[in-house]
Amino acid sequence: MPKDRSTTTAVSIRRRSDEGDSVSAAPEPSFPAATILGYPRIGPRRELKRALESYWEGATTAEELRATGRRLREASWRRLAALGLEGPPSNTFSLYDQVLDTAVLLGAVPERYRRAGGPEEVYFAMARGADGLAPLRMTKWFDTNYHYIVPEIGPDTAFVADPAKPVGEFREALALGLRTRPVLIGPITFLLLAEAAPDAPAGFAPFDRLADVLGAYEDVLRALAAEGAEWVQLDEPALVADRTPEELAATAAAYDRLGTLPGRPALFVASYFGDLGPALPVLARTPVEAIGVDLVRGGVSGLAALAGKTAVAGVVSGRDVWRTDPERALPLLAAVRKHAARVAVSTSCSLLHVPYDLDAETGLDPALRERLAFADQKVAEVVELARRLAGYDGPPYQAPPAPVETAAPPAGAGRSPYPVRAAAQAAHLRLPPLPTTTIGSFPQTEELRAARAAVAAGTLPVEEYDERVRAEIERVIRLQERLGLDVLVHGEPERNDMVQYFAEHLDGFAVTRHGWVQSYGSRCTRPPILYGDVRRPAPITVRWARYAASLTDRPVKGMLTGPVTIVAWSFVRDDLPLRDVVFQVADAIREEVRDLEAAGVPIIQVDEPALREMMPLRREGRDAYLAWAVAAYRRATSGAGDRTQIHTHLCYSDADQILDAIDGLDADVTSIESARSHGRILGEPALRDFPRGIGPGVYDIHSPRVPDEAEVEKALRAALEVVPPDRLWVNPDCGLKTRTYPQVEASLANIVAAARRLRAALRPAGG
Ligand SMILES: Nc1nc2c(c(=O)[nH]1)N[C@@H](CNc1ccc(C(=O)N[C@@H](CCC(=O)N[C@@H](CCC(=O)N[C@@H](CCC(=O)O)C(=O)O)C(=O)O)C(=O)O)cc1)CN2
Ligand code: MET
Ligand SMILES: [Zn+2]
Repeated sequence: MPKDRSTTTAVSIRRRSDEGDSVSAAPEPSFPAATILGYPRIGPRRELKRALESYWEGATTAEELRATGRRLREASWRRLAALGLEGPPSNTFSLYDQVLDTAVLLGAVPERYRRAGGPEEVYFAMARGADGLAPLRMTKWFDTNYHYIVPEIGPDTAFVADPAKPVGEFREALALGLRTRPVLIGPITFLLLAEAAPDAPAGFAPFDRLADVLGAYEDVLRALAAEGAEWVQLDEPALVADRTPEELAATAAAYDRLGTLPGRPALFVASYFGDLGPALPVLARTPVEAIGVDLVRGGVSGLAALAGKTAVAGVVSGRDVWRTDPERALPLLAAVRKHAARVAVSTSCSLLHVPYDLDAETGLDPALRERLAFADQKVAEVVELARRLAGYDGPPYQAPPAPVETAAPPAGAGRSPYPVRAAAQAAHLRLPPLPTTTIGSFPQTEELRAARAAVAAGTLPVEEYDERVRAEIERVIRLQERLGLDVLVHGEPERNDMVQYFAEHLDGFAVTRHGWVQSYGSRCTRPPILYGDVRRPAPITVRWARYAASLTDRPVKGMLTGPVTIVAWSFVRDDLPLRDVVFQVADAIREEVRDLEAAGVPIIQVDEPALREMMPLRREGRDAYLAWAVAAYRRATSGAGDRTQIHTHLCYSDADQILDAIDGLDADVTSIESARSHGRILGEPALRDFPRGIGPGVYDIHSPRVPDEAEVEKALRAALEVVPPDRLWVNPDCGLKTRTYPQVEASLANIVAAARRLRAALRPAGG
């Protein structure tokens, strides 16, 4: 697309380092007084989700998908402009994930995906797999419920810049009369989040390739400057975690190099999700013009290092839905202004993690609503704060008092030691070795989702909905009986989501209708709002568990979400220590466990997939967190008698980092994601000695791919090397709700067959 150069006069406006040398520096292009680090992209009514899923089904073309993307970007930029935001960010849109986009931008596409077809096919093959091609690994984005695709880098990865996406989006906005600030993941974070290619030699780390990747970044920066980009934002959230002296030195070298690139745009390095700590002075000594600091999570000490720089002060939280108190934000901003050359008001991180617009929520209690701000309200807040800061001369900033530490609540009365429980459970349950089970959810059908929506709209009576849920439970029970599973589940058909469902049945929570937040790809959640004291007014799951059990002679396990996960995946009140909130939820779950047990449910699974996610990003504070998180879990589960078997499930958790905590949960059986990390977890010494039941997931449920029997058997044989057969469970990686029934039937048939074959092989000859 040829473009008129006269619209990009700013190409010549160039800023370079402050060190006075003979070349007189061009003036720094002005940075907007108010900005945001990023904006949601799934669409206010999840338009992108719909477009993606219809493209994946083959119902629409790649061109139609691209057109939806263009419409959504245009709508977002117009919306931001209407809210008063100048110089908005661009390249914050993504068809799937911004880390995957960065890999493509830098040419880091593993060879095996290149033959998948056109650009969209290659891209989605990496994200979701394709015929015979497993997808790249997916894991949590820092301490959020967003998941990114893990780039694979080897010694031979050829970094070749392909700036088409950021350039194209910059041009789109320019055509609307908006000069945007392209946003890229920075080189340090990109490489630290990547993993070594499978064929890389031992000892190789993606970070070793920093010098090479910088060449590609230089090409991207040059291309953006040529388009007329005055500022480029480089996101470096990895710098808020503990970094080695070598990594910090490499950071300095990287930004010295990018900072001295001739003809470059002005550089804004954004940090978020915590305090830069020692990385702040390191960045400040490089020629980058602007540095973004998260002042919601990070402190103000050390901000003197910002002297001479533009400080982009993140005072409006991108991680919660509470309104910003200007009486706190303005003194803070004024304090930053004292240190820095200029200050811009910003969000603490991208607004990707909050819903679009509070105005779409008409059903909220007005008293609660008054305290809330979603993305658009937060945009208005940064604009308003910038306006007020200009003339602000109020009282000096005072750090808020440190929260008062209360004594940790007790974990609850203990159960007997594991061997005693295990014997009682074995006598009661009479399960074969290598028992087969699933993680809880079965496919959520269109019909059930539509029925739930109809109940909400008042067009379907609840009784009729309940009848459909019962029919679905019966279908799931019959299917599992037919497949020959040993421990059955009811399939969770009554749940819209494993967290929202509990929030809807607990006091102290509000839920939204349209408050969607992207979790990965096309998948979203509506995080509940935990605003008050949590209480369980009545049993939540008991009637469904009881109904499922009434349909079969086999054991049915009850299914609950753990207290840490319920809190991690909600927006949480900030007037109580997090630990105390988690314990309130733990008490509610404890009551539910007791009621399930009293109803005769012999096995109860309490999921904690977010256990690792909530862990502090820096080592400091991790032990304390894990101690109370584990105590809360035990409080939730320790009311059960010895004969009741407690299961837990963890996923996306890099479980190897928290094995001691998993052990501390003291669950009788732990199922854990392992397929997407290729069974690596089994090699862990602590797992080798794991003293209780364990079910390392034998296949990846996130891909439509059906595992064959031989591959499941191979995984089980590997597991049997380190786990005795009476403690090894056979199960998929995670719940099946995102799959279809044909995929689930085929996969489960294969895992049952593999388990039976191995079981037969274990039997003593002639037995
Ligand atoms: N909260 C949470 N976090 C999690 C997970 C999780 O299960 N829950 N799992 C891990 C992976 N993350 C995931 C996040 C979302 C989904 C997921 O499947 N989400 C569904 C939505 C689930 C939901 O809330 N469904 C509702 C609403 C469904 C809906 O779209 N309704 C329509 C109307 C229905 C119709 O007419 O078809 C509408 O509102 O427009 C329901 O079933 O009731 C989706 O994006 O498609 C899966 C995994 C980690 N984090
Ligand atoms: C993200 S963990 C999911 C656990 C839940 N029981 C399910 O099967 O869906
Ligand atoms: Zn899971």
